[in-house]
Amino acid sequence: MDKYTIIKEVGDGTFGSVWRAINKQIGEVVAIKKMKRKYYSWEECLNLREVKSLRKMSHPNIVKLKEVFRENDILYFVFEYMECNLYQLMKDRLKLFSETEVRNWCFQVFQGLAYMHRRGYFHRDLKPENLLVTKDVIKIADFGLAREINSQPPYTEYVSTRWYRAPEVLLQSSTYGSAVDMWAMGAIMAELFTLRPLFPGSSEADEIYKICSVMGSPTWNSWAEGLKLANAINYQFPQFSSIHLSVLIPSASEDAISLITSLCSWDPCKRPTALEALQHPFFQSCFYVPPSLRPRTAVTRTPPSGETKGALEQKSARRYSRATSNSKPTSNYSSAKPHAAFVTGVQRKLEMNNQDVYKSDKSLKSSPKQPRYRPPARNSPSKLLDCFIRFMQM
Ligand SMILES: Nc1ncnc2c1ncn2[C@@H]1O[C@H](COP(=O)(O)OP(=O)(O)OP(=O)(O)O)[C@@H](O)[C@H]1O
Repeated sequence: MDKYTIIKEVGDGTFGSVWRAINKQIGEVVAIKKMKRKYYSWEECLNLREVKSLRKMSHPNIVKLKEVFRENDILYFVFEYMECNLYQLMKDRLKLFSETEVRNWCFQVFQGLAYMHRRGYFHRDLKPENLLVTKDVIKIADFGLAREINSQPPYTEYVSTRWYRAPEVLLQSSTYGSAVDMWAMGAIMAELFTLRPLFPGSSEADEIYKICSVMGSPTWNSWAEGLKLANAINYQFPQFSSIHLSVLIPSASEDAISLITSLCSWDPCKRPTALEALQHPFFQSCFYVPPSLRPRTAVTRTPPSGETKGALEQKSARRYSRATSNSKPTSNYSSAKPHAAFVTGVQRKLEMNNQDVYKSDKSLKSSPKQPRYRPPARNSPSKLLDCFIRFMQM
C-alpha cells in the first residue's frame, strides 16, 4: 500500500470497500477495492472470478483492472478511477434524463456487454451501482459474480440483486446464460427514463409478482420453460395481463419502449443479444463516439464476423416486431391506480442493504441481512508486508 495515498472511501459493497487513492509514483488517481474476507494464499486470489474474468478483458466500456496485490492476507484490487455510479446520478435527480443521455449510456453498456459475452463471460449482477460514469463515458464494473459462458452448469450459488434479477434465476433455473444481463439492462434502461426501479420487489416472491403485474403473466406460449420451472418448485404465477410500458415510462419514445419490452421478455431466448440490441432502431442515431473514446477505439455498428449486417438486421427486425406486437396496452389497467413502482415509497438504500443474495435452496425466500463492514481506522498501526505480489501492470 506504500505506493498509494488513500484519499477517501467511495463505495461499500457486499464483498469490498472501495477507496479513492493516488499512485504516488505517477500521480494517477485510482480506485482501490479492499476485499472484506481474508485471503491466505495467492492461489485463492488467482481463482477469484473477478481476477480471472477481468484479467482477460480490455474494452473502453469495462472498468480496467490495473493491479492486484495481497498484504497481510488482505486482497486489494486497483482499478481505473470513475467519478460516480449510475445510481448516484439518478438518486438526487429531479429532472428526467434526456433520451439522448439514456441512449448514449445504453449504447456504451451494450458494447461492453457484447464484448464480454463474445469473450465468453456474462456479468450476472448488472445494476445501476455497477455502471460507473466519468463525464460522458460509462463502464461496467464489479465482476465478482461474472461467469464463464462455457463453464458447467448448474449454477447454484448466490446471484444478482433482486430488482434486476432475471425470471429464470428467480425460478431457480440452473442453466441460465448471458440473457440474464439483457434482462437487467431492460430494467436499468426503464429506470434511467423514470428514475424509479421498474420491478422493486421486496422479496423474491414479490419480485416475480411485480414482473407479472407489468409484463403480464407468462403462458405456455410465451415461456413454456418458465412454467415448467415454476411447476418444479410448486410455484403458481399470479395472473395478470400486460401493461404497455409506455404507460409506465411515458417519457420514452416508441423505439425505447420496444427495446425495453424485448429485453424484458420472460423467455431468455426471446431477449435480444447485446449485439442485436446495438442494431435496434433505438440506436439508429448512435454513431456518436464520446470524445474520450475516440483515440482508443472506433465505435462502429459493424456486425460480428461470420454474420452479415443484412442477416443480422433481418433477425433483429423479426425479433423486434415480435416484441412490440406482444405488448399491446391492456384495457384493465387503470390510470387512476399507478404502477406499484411509483407508489411503494420503498427506500432504495434500505432495500439494497437488505438485498437477498440468491441461494438455490429451493424456496423463494430472502437470505439474512449482510452485516455492514466498517473499514479499519486510517491511523491503525502499520502492518508488516507479508506478501506483496503484483501480477498485473497494465
Ligand atoms: N473503479 C471505481 N471507481 C470509482 N468508484 C468505484 C469503482 N469501483 C467501484 N466503485 C464504487 O464502489 C461501489 C462498490 O463497488 P463494487 O460493486 O465493486 O463492490 P462489491 O463489494 O462487489 O459490491 P456489490 O455489493 O455490488 O457486490 C460501486 O457501486 C461504486 O460506487
